[in-house]
Amino acid sequence: MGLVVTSLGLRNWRNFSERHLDLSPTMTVLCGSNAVGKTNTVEALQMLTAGTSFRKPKPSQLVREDCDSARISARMEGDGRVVDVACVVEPGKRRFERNGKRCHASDMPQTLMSVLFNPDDLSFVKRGASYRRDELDGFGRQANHGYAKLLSAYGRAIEQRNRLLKEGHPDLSLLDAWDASVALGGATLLSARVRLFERLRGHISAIYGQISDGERLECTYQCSLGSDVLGLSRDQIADAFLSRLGEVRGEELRRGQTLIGPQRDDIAFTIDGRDARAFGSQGQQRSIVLAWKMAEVELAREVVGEQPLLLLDDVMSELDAHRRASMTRFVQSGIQTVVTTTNLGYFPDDLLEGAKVVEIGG
Ligand SMILES: Nc1ncnc2c1ncn2[C@@H]1O[C@H](COP(=O)(O)OP(=O)(O)OP(=O)(O)O)[C@@H](O)[C@H]1O
Repeated sequence: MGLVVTSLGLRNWRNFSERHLDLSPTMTVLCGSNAVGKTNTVEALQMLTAGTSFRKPKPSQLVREDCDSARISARMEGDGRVVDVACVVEPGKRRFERNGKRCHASDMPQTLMSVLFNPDDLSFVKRGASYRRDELDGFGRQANHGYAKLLSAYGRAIEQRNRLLKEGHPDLSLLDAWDASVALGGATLLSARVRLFERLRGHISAIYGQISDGERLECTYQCSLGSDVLGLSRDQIADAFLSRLGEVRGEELRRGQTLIGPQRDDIAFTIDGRDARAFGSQGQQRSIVLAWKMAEVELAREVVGEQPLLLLDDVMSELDAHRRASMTRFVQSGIQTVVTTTNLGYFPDDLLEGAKVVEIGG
């Protein structure tokens, strides 16, 4: 079964001074009025598992007003193991610990991964491409430590190259060197990303078919280097990338930024052959993201052999009865889930029967 979170401690975290919660190994419902700290609790769980927060906060925002530092901690248990994880937030920095030893944020998912679903995700299909890329990369970062390294190395290379492009008359031999580095780093990241995407999309389409009673969803990776590079080896992609950089150099110098590469790619969806962004109903678009999140859970089981922690922040109220029932069936398959709500009425009785309900702000 793998690890589950059995308890969570929050000290000077966001609006909490001191709070301890025991979690169910199956489903915990965090219930309370608006602005009592439900999302802040989910955010702490995400920080202790994914090593990041979906809100992308500055450290100072995580510390309770008028306090110097915050500490969140969780105990994880399962398969005869006990693991204690913690995150200490101080001005300008965050520090992670596993069993009392310092570790890096990107090490946290190696203990337990998480999949978070919140109301912002419901516009996943319609939002900008970076939102879909971030979702895929966020999952890859958790599932594979090497993926996290590739992402940050490539991000740094693009940042440096863009800085150089912004200079009025950059040193062209330096730009050549950055081109080579960006092409190789980009090709390595692209190969890893597309491999991950290929594994995920099979699950997404299958789950979508079940939610929608047989509609056919296709997910396509749209590569800014052209779709023909996707079947190539890493070295061939790097060569193609380098030669495309040569072609667009004039334009990039004019615009002061890198115009091609994995940082400009997108993911598109069609339902029964029609573009879901342009033609999909709101319900169909929501089913896509629901299927995507469930697919992440399935793939996490496959890749790391353990169930991730599923965090559902206020999404039940946003789903219609049909999609809520799909989510309920999925949650009942035994995955540890923490879900927030202002109203227990959104949950069917049989789901609440086995759940632990924790009042937040009571
Ligand atoms: N660093 C901080 N110090 C003090 N309070 C904070 C800090 N960060 C956030 N808060 C407060 O925490 C409160 C609870 O926020 P949270 O997003 O968790 O609410 P919620 O219970 O999920 O509400 P809703 O049901 O409306 O989504 C907010 O009023 C917010 O202003």
